[in-house]
Amino acid sequence: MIELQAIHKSYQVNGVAITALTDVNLHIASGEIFGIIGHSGAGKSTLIRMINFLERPTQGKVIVEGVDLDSLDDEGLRQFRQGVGMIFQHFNLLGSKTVSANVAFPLEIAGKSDKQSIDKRVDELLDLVGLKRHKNKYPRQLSGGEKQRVGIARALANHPRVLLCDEATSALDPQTTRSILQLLREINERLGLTIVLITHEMDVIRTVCDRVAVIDSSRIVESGPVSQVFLHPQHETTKRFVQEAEHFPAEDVSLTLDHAAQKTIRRLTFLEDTVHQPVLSRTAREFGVDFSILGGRIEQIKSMTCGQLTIALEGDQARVHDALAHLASLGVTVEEVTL
Ligand SMILES: Nc1ncnc2c1ncn2[C@@H]1O[C@H](COP(=O)(O)OP(=O)(O)OP(=O)(O)O)[C@@H](O)[C@H]1O
Repeated sequence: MIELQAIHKSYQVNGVAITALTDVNLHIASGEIFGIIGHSGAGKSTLIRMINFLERPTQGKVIVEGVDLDSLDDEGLRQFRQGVGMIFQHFNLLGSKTVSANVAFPLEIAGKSDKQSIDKRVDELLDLVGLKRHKNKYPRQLSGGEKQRVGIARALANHPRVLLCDEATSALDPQTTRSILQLLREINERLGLTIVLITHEMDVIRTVCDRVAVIDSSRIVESGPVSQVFLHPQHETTKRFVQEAEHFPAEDVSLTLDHAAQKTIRRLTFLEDTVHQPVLSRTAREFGVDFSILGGRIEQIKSMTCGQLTIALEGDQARVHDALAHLASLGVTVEEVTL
């Protein structure tokens, strides 16, 4: 649905080129929640703003639903942007207008003038975001979470197919962040809307996204399904983001290294069915091997529970090998641990 092909973006500042994006290639599928995570200055805002052509690439193509955005004239781009809603970190509401008037605004901009149908659509949207009783208030009378709900209602006014979220929860406390992320999930499921979000928090990615791209110094350094990237991070930047997001950090395996000498150390990842079954103890019994647990954690990724255990196996080497192969055949991911 959204294709970024070989994107390069640089800004000219006082005659000096500042590179914001280098050779970015991304494919975002229809109906998914796609997250882009990176530190400050990595290029996230530039990247998300490419998708509605608020920023144009210096090189490369942006193709949305088969349309090369560069081929659109001003009117074509205006119409295209009506199909792409956007929400912002600081909400960007009009302070002089009520909640209702803020939500009605994009409908009026799109040329709708029938007051009755505008009012009906505004009511529908305020109902969707749970703000009906605040319709006559002004933004200054709302909490941060409520303001973002107005932002979401406004962004959805013209039935967009894509919603872009620019650090939409960064100004909110953890509990309000959870409620806004929950709302985004509901909207994604109920309306089938494609959502692209940028954030610097792995927790946001883990809670709502299906897939993620990690951006570092203008380049995408890693991407894939959230469970894959979160549980098996490859790039140093990704590893640091994951560490920051671990609620129960894995025990420092090196502390127990002395005890583990001469043993086979592996990290096991349990997903889906294998989380709920005693696969490890059964395998140990069946193959006649012993294991001790060096570290472990349980994580929630979107609606999936995942477990990871680092274990040291003892026993005959051939049996250890067969036991690990058996675990792998049951769907457990088995990785070597380099200490
Ligand atoms: N309009 C601009 N003019 C000049 N340089 C810019 C402009 N916008 C962004 N940059 C530069 O491009 C690089 C990427 O910036 P960008 O805002 O995309 O990063 P970011 O990951 O969104 O950071 P943050 O989270 O701090 O907003 C930075 O070096 C930034 O200084």
